[in-house]
Amino acid sequence: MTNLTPREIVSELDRFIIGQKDAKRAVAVALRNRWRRKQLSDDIREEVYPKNILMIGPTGVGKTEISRRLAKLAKAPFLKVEATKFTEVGYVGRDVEQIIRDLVDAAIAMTRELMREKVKATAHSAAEDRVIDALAGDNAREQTREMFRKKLRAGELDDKEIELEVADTSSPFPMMDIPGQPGMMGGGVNLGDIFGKAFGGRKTRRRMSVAASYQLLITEEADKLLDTEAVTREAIEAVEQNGIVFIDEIDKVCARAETRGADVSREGVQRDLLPLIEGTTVSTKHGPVKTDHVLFIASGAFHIAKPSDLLPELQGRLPIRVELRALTEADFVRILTETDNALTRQYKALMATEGVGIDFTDDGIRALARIAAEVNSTVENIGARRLYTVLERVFEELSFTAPDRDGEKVTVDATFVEKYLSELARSTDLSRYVL
Ligand SMILES: Nc1ncnc2c1ncn2[C@@H]1O[C@H](COP(=O)(O)OP(=O)(O)OP(=O)(O)O)[C@@H](O)[C@H]1O
Repeated sequence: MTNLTPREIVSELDRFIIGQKDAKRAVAVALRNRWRRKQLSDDIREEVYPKNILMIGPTGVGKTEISRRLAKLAKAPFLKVEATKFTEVGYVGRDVEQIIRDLVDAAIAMTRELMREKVKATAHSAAEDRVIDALAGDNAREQTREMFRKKLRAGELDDKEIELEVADTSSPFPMMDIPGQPGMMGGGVNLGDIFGKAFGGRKTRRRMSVAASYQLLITEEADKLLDTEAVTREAIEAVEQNGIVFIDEIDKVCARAETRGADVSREGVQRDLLPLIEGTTVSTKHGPVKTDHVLFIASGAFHIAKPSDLLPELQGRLPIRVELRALTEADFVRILTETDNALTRQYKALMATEGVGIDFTDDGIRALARIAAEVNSTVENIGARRLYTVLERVFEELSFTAPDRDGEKVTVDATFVEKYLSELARSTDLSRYVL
């Protein structure tokens, strides 16, 4: 749980997402409200439900990114699903509950990772002992072990090969659904889990370098220290109190189309989603999970259907509406230069691993942004995702030849960009396929 103020949350989001102020403010308030709720006395706390959010805006403008970054900031379990998934053939109403089961799985992975960090120091020394056992043998004298320990810590033995007995994580048992078992649907039961535990887990011997063995052993030792039940308990608590579910393409289940064949009616999907959003208890293989305080962020372009076409009950459950605007050429320039994870930074870092220095000039960046905006307007507007295809194309040749160009400096200016892109961008037909 973060105690950042809304202003601080927005400024954290600003590091990764350009513009979209309203959406950032809305999610920042939603997160702060959770903190506020935590401060309340028990009786009133249970009464305060999250105000879910409806994000309206074209594709690729930051809807998912804002939600994902928010979850990361809050260390909250996060899951993204497409509402249309539930209209596919073979889906039945109850399947929406799978959303919560998947969220629990995500939370368990996240919680385990966080708790692993806490037991890392202890796990580290246990892992070190196992490596020394492998190097020196079980019956080695203490002096010999200390000698190995010193060398090990100095990194002198990193490349040495050792053979270790480690847990076998590959399961010979298939995932099986137990028919008629509530709460197991789609989740399946891993027989390996059951038998693995019953028989104390299978072991396998593997050869690897000392350096490579470390991470594996630390994870294994940390897992031994982690109490599975405590992890599950904390994970479920995290889902119930902090979980965030992002439901994309909610507008696509708006049109009140009739059921055809095995296709579930779209309105049906809304009806199925409703209890989850209103608050229900979902049974999972880890136990029951209440969804009352999970934050739902629904999103859609709403080009054809309007939010008022959603079921009234659903509209009521998504009281906060925010619009995200289409991105412009000027936004692209900022996305390429100002964000912490800017693509220009990524390519620079990637090429640096090959010893190739990359320098982006201002006119180079402007050319990239202009071409991305042009292709978006002529072919299809896919928002900032266009920058990925454009940059990949510009760097294609360099990416391939970089290993032979160690020590070179490359300046990405307007001429460089034009050389690889101008012809493509001018031909709508071509760019339809390549960009
Ligand atoms: N405003 C923005 N600032 C920086 N990067 C952005 C912005 N909008 C989108 N991006 C980048 O573009 C990619 C796609 O964005 P995102 O997944 O948020 O799209 P979306 O709006 O959720 O669309 P969809 O509804 O189709 O999923 C992400 O990698 C994201 O980093």
